[in-house]
Amino acid sequence: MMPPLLALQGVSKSFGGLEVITDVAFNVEAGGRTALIGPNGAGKTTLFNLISGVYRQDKGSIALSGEDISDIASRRRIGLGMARSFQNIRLMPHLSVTENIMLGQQARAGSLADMLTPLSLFGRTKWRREAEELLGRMGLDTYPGEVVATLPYGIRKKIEVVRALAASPKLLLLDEPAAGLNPTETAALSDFLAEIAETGVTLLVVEHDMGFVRSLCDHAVVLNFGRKIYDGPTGSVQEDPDVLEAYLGRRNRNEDAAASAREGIHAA
Ligand SMILES: Nc1ncnc2c1ncn2[C@@H]1O[C@H](COP(=O)(O)OP(=O)(O)OP(=O)(O)O)[C@@H](O)[C@H]1O
Repeated sequence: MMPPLLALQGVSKSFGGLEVITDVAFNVEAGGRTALIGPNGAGKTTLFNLISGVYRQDKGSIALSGEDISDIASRRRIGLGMARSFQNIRLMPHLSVTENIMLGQQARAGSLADMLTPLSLFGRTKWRREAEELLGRMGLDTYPGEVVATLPYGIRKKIEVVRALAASPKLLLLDEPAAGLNPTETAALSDFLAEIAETGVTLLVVEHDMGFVRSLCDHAVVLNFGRKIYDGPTGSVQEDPDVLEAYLGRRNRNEDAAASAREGIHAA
């Protein structure tokens, strides 16, 4: 049987003696669209940083396609098929759209020859053509020469995703992609990410907007105080008693309370 694309086992992490991730285990299957959700401070960003190698876990293991990557540096995880976007856009504002995508291509460069590619005119032309092709496939080819800083926020968010895609990942980690977007931009981003998923890229998304999560993701993992409290279909996450309690801080025993809790999760 194929191993899961991403597998976490017994992952724990402390900062200064305070454990913020406790014994977390879950799988992300290839081709899936998984949401990582939970109340503020639940540990979602920390877990993302552990998965992408920004932090090293104190206990447990993280495997990509069955290979233990626990000791592999963040940069090398990109070469193994993992890329991420950031909560705050990390594009180079004064470079053009195409140049930003080329930086994403550079991130995947594994060999010395790859790293030297942009130093030759031929290499630069090849990368530029690839970047422009990718922008075209993603419907963003109206902006290639424009400086990123001049573009609307919703477009910059998409470009941030395409920059991560330029590293040709199998697994794309997206940290609050819908944050700061209006409902129209959020719907457009959801469609955009669904198209990316259809090309075979597996998604793992940290997101607060439950409407966005429900429209995009089929699988949800919920964290609360650094522990996993739910791991299952997105469709039933809002009915789960542990999830309701996590968002409300108490267990709901009647319908009115459950309904208001669902709204609470919706608004979270
Ligand atoms: N580098 C750090 N040093 C110390 N404590 C940290 C560090 N990073 C995170 N924490 C703590 O870990 C806990 C989890 O934070 P984290 O940012 O992972 O939560 P989150 O679920 O992403 O929250 P939010 O939804 O608000 O972004 C918090 O109590 C936070 O203060």
